[in-house]
Amino acid sequence: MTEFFQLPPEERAQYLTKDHSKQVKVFNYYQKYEDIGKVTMWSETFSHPWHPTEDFSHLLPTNPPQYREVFAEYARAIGVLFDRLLSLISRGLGLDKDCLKRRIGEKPGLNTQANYYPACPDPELTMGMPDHNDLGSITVLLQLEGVTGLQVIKDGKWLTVDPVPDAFVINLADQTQVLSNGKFKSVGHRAVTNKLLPRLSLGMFYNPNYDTVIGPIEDLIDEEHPTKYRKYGFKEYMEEFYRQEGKRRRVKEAFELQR
Ligand SMILES: O=C(O)CCC(=O)C(=O)O
Ligand SMILES: [Fe+2]
Repeated sequence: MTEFFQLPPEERAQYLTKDHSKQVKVFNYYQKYEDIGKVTMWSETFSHPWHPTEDFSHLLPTNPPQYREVFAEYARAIGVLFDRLLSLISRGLGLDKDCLKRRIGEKPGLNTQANYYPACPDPELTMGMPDHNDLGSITVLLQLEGVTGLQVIKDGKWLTVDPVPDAFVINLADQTQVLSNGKFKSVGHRAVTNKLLPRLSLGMFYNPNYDTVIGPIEDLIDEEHPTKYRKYGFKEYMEEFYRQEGKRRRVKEAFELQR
């Protein structure tokens, strides 16, 4: 991935688009975000599916020449890791080990996003990626070693998550919060820019498909834990996501039940 972002910009420009529906795409967080102050986005993102390989691998770059092969191997290994993580999280909720995977459903939306943040002479004026929550189930994030940038918010404070060699960061995302009826929290996070070094991160996402209905798992609901979210189709969730474009999104909040 590092080599992909070292290619001349003209080479990557063939993938540049603002069309969300493209499978393989390069884009920038070019939008002005209203509520994070006077900062400019400072990143370039390359995104495409990671499974099932045969559906999209012919669209992936042929430069760097080893890209398709190396990516396919990585995706296979991360697929195994996702299965393990989803079953551990299910068991952590006191559920059957297949429960979360089953609820996220058939034909999940499996996408990857590589984020490249060039070194920035004045990091105060820029943001790599604005404050957000991932919207799927969980995210497996790999950070380039030796360059900090990722921060998570806890009790209103930003905490830096330094890269640990040979380790992934696992983000709990919105659908896990809803399915767990709020027992597990989706993490708010952002990426800041670095004055001296370019940074790269690679996220692998595991989302429901548009037809899947999501809502708190019935076994987690009782008198003491009344249902916190209404049921929705994931398509509706994504429509709400796009509706909130350009500001700090609060997507799952739109599906909270008032009491
Ligand atoms: O660059 C990072 O560490 C954050 C990336 C991220 O949050 C994302 O791709 O959703
Ligand atoms: Fe994220």
